[in-house]
Amino acid sequence: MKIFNAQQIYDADKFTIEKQNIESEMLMERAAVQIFNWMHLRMQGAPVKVHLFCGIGNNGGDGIALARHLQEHGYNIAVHVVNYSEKRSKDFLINLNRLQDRKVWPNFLNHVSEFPAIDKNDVIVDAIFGIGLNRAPDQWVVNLIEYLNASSAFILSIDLPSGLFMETGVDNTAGIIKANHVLSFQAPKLVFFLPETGVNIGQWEILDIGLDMEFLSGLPTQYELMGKSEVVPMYLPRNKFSHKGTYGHSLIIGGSYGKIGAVILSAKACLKAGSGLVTSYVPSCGYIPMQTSLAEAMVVVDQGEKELIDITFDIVPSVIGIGIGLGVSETTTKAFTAFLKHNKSPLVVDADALNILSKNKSLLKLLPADSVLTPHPKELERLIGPWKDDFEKLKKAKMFSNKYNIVLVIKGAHSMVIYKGIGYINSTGNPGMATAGSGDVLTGVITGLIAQGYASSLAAVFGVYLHGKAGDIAVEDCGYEALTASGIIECIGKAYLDLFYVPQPKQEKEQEEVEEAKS
Ligand SMILES: NC(=O)C1=CN([C@@H]2O[C@H](COP(=O)(O)OP(=O)(O)OC[C@H]3O[C@@H](n4cnc5c(N)ncnc54)[C@H](O)[C@@H]3O)[C@@H](O)[C@H]2O)[C@H](O)CC1
Ligand SMILES: [K+]
Repeated sequence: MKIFNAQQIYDADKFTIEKQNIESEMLMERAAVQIFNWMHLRMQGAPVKVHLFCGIGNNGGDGIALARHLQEHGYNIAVHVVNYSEKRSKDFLINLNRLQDRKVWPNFLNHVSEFPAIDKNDVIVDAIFGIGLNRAPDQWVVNLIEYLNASSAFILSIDLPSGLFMETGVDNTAGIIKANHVLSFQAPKLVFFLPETGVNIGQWEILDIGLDMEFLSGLPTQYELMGKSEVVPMYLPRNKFSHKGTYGHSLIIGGSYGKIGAVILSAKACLKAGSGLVTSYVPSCGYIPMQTSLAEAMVVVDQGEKELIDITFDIVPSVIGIGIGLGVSETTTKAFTAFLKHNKSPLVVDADALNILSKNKSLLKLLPADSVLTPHPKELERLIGPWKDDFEKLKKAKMFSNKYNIVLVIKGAHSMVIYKGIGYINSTGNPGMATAGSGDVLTGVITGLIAQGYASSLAAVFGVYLHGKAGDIAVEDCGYEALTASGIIECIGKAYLDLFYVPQPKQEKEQEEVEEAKS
């Protein structure tokens, strides 16, 4: 699913208005009706107090139009206009008049107003700012936002939580609504998925307000949300006459004394992702643990007993995953440097291999084109330097990926794959996956996909999706706390199966259950 910037949404509005020959307030009306339907379905006329806090732009206009529908259906509403500017939008005014025609008189708030009392059982509709916020709100509006956040009432934000910018970070996080639920128009917004701003969003849903789909799908975007429908076309089906050689030979290089487990996890995940053959390359202390815990993998040992000292082997792997459990000693750094100088295989680079690269930036140019790098935020910072906010982080990450011609996987709650200037945002995964070895599993999965013939950028996007889905499936049986890296590996197969699982329509399922009960 494409993620648009604010200008693209305004352009789509304009195009849609012309093509459908409608007035702009019609789009606002569609937005308000959709939100009303969403609320009405859940509230079923309950006499709960609904406070609507409406700005004076079109986001506020959505709130004012929603207030009319709620009032017409007998809801207990209080409308507060957050009068932060005199420049009221045309469609806001049209809807304000319509509301006043129905004898609903909003409470106009300004910098001297006392804020209305709010009970924790009330519902707040946040329609203060939408995608048009272009400077920090005035202090009294920040105070209001803090007041609403502190109320403990359920907050439903229209389009996005007020106070978030579409394309820059926020200096004063106190001025951002903490939304329990966000109803966003047509497509999710980038800020929903970034760690600094995503914390303001409990859940989000998309409402279709009928913007022209052809126009939207023709827009080039810098970000895409990768769900099942985006990744299924990447899947490479297996051929009946294939053999294990068809699906490549992965080499997992890593491990040091006390960290052989990381290589075991990675090699296991690589096999489970479908690599035809897997060999691990470890210091000699890793020989017995590898052989006893993973019968399917071959093992080649380094001359070093406790760490890698000279990475040489006589196999020709299709792809190499390197860095897990490696350590960053001087000896291993030398071995890794020498390896990079003669290596010809595609690479997936993780963990300590990333740390060695960060300390020796001149090595970056030795990476083969389209290598995959999988840093977590700290490793990323060591690679690209610190950033002021998530937007600057993404800018720097894109520059880094372009400069070295690599695929960058930024790991996190919504891992993002950066490739050729585009950010592919993952939609799977859960907080249970913040556990030891989870990253080693991801490296194994991506390596295993490249071995099978997936282009490295696709392997990264598809691998991150499968890894997250495996975690989502695993967590259903064990809960967040008990999820382990091995638990994720166990569900890689189910994550593949889920790609082609089509949920049965509810009615059909109910009918089947009735018939079963009868028989
Ligand atoms: N296609 C759609 O998604 C539609 C969305 N709709 C809704 O419209 C808003 C966007 O409306 P807009 O008027 O452009 O912006 P805002 O409501 O966010 O209003 C801000 C308004 O105020 C000015 N401004 C910006 N920052 C500040 C500030 N700190 N202090 C004071 N004033 C400020 C700015 O110039 C704007 O004029 C979108 O989010 C949806 O909710 C439409 O209803 C239908 C189509
Ligand atoms: K809002």
